[in-house]
Amino acid sequence: MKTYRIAVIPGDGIGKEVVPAAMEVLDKAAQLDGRFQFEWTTFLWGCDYYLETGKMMPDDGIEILKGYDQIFLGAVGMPSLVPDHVSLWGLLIKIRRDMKQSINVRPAKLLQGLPSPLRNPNGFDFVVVRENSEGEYAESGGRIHSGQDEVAIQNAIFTRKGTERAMRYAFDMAKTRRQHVTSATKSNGLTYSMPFWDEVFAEVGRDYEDIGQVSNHIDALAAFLVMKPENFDVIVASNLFGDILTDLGGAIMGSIGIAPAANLNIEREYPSMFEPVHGSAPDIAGKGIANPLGQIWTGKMMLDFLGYPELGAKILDAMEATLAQGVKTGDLGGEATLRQVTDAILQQLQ
Ligand SMILES: NC(=O)C1=CN([C@@H]2O[C@H](COP(=O)(O)OP(=O)(O)OC[C@H]3O[C@@H](n4cnc5c(N)ncnc54)[C@H](O)[C@@H]3O)[C@@H](O)[C@H]2O)C=CC1
Ligand SMILES: CC(=O)C(=O)O
Ligand SMILES: [K+]
Ligand SMILES: [Mn+2]
Repeated sequence: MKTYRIAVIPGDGIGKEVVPAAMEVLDKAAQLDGRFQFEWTTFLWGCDYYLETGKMMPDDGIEILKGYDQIFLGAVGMPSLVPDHVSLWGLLIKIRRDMKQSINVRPAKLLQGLPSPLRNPNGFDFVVVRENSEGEYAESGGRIHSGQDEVAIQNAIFTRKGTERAMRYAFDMAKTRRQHVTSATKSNGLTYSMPFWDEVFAEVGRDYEDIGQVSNHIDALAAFLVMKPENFDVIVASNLFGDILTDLGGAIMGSIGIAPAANLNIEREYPSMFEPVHGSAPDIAGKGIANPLGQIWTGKMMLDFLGYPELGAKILDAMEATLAQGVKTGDLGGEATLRQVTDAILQQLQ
């Protein structure tokens, strides 16, 4: 039997609750399938570790993680005790960068059994391909002077390599879906980066003549996702735009607590990292009421990436059946606990 060695980083807040729940579901799926098993190794890195050691993970953390097949992470952040830029750049974003996880795939679709807050959701089903290695999230800039003279500079970095890579990934994905790519731009406001982004989109698009292609400014695109979400198939977006659009994707499904994500090393040279869209949700952490569906769906994306899409589909079916039964956490308007939702999904899988 094949064994997948997975590094588990529950992280902070509700990460510590939703990750074990998703591991139960993945173990159950593996057991029912019978071809493979998971061997989980948990690393208690995150803000508690930082408060003890002054670091978010040990100095050799990246080397340790390279020894695993994939990484399964919950969320990072304890903003009351550790500044967010310190905690996220010390763990989550460090792993994305050092492991060259250059593409962040974030689907959103209308789920059966879960009414969308939109009046006309029209069966929307789209995937955001978020550039995950550069863009607006760049450690380039600085702060100088103080008081009234204080200046902060944050540079955005767009390379041809990184931009083209994200766009080719989006077009290749569209070939397997509904043959359409929308590029999220803002070339009316950003005078260098986004005209460059648009040029690369047009250039790459020429290699994909059969795929529909259109550019939308990010402001209009955000509005279209609310008014006409069914018009979108694959959306390719820069790091920041993709970040924002995918919380919106979660919201129109019903809650950001169900939105999944995969940080992919597309060359498969290093582990990829599977981690949902939502954060550590300090407002509800430790109460056993967090929605585990985002983490579970993220686990389904890990199964897809490992080569078990039929099994992944069964997990999504079990999630939808559980929603249809009315077993929902508070963020979806229900009263079920995390434990009850997880048990219902395990039952449905069986
Ligand atoms: N990928 C990551 O690890 C991310 C980490 N963060 C960090 O998380 C911390 C909190 O950030 P926020 O901006 O509040 O975003 P958040 O995603 O943690 O929470 C936003 C709202 O959604 C709710 N929510 C999120 N996930 C939920 C779930 N599974 N079930 C039920 N409700 C859920 C929360 O209770 C909160 O009201 C910060 O430290 C932030 O930097 C934020 C986003 C992503
Ligand atoms: C940090 C964050 O919000 C994200 O990567 O989605
Ligand atoms: K997360
Ligand atoms: Mn985000």
